[in-house]
Amino acid sequence: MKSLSVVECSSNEEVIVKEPSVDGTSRTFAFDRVFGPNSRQIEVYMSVVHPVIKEVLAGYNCTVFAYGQTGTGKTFTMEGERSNNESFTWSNCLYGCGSTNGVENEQMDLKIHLSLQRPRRSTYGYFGAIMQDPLSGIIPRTLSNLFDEVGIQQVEHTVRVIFFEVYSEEIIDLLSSLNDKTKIRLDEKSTNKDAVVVRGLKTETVCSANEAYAILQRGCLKRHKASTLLNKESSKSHAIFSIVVDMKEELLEGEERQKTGQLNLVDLAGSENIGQSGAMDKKAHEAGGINQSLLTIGRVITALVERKSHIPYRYVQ
Ligand SMILES: Nc1ncnc2c1ncn2[C@@H]1O[C@H](COP(=O)(O)OP(=O)(O)OP(=O)(O)O)[C@@H](O)[C@H]1O
Repeated sequence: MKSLSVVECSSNEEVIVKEPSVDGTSRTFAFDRVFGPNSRQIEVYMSVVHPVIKEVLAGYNCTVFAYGQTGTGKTFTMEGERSNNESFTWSNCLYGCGSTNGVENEQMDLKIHLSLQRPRRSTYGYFGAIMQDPLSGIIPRTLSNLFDEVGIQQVEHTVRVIFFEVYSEEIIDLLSSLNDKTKIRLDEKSTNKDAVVVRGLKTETVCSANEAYAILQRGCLKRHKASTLLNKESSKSHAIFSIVVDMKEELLEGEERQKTGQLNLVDLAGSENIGQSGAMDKKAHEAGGINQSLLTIGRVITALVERKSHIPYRYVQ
């Protein structure tokens, strides 16, 4: 069926939405950055997340969310996929290297050089196979970039990862052993004015991007997913992959300072029009819960941005 596109990305910062039913009517929305339908994973990564790595290594806590309607590509953007092309098989690609600066990296998706030498050092580090696979999403790219960056800066560091999901109001540790869906409840003590702390999650210390990626994949297998009319593998939970970097900084005169940066990479469940997704009974109830929690997170973000004295972390049903 031929469908009409009602959305036009008129620039990098503007989207025009046309109303096909009303002749000539259109509305323009402004954004910090717009990625059109032909945008590639690497463009999204370089523009949105690459600048954040610097902040994390300076000891800040940062969060990147994927938020949107079901089937619009949140999981594709955050996790990405793996190319079938053998050139991108990571085990073959451990020594893969490509062009070495931001501009040239735009070309890297298309042109891959495999070499048995170690990747070349560059402005942004050693872009390995993870960066070169055009389908790699934000999380693998972040891991690759982060390990490159600590290597270049020669910072003494420890990297830990945590991976959990929020499904039907429960927190499930995705890193506990495969068949054991460890449920963790948030208690009053876990919430303070500035942050919600989830206690008792398994933390894995990782020494390389590949090791961390294997953990990501293991956790993804445990995520709650279901097939709907709009997405055959629709995520039914909000997933949070956190990377914690402990660093030791050498100061002048032999002094040392510890600092910790954290990056939370969040793939939210999609909002769903129950009529369109075909959800019924338990699935309809589940979709209602997801919509409610997305509404709540929107309210929390608005309250934080407006610096309200009360942040509605807890909603009353
Ligand atoms: N930019 C893209 N290029 C190619 N395929 C894409 C792209 N974005 C999404 N897809 C494909 O569209 C389908 C739905 O994407 P995805 O599962 O990422 O959506 P989602 O927003 O996470 O959905 P949900 O909220 O239901 O979990 C997947 O098969 C994915 O491979």
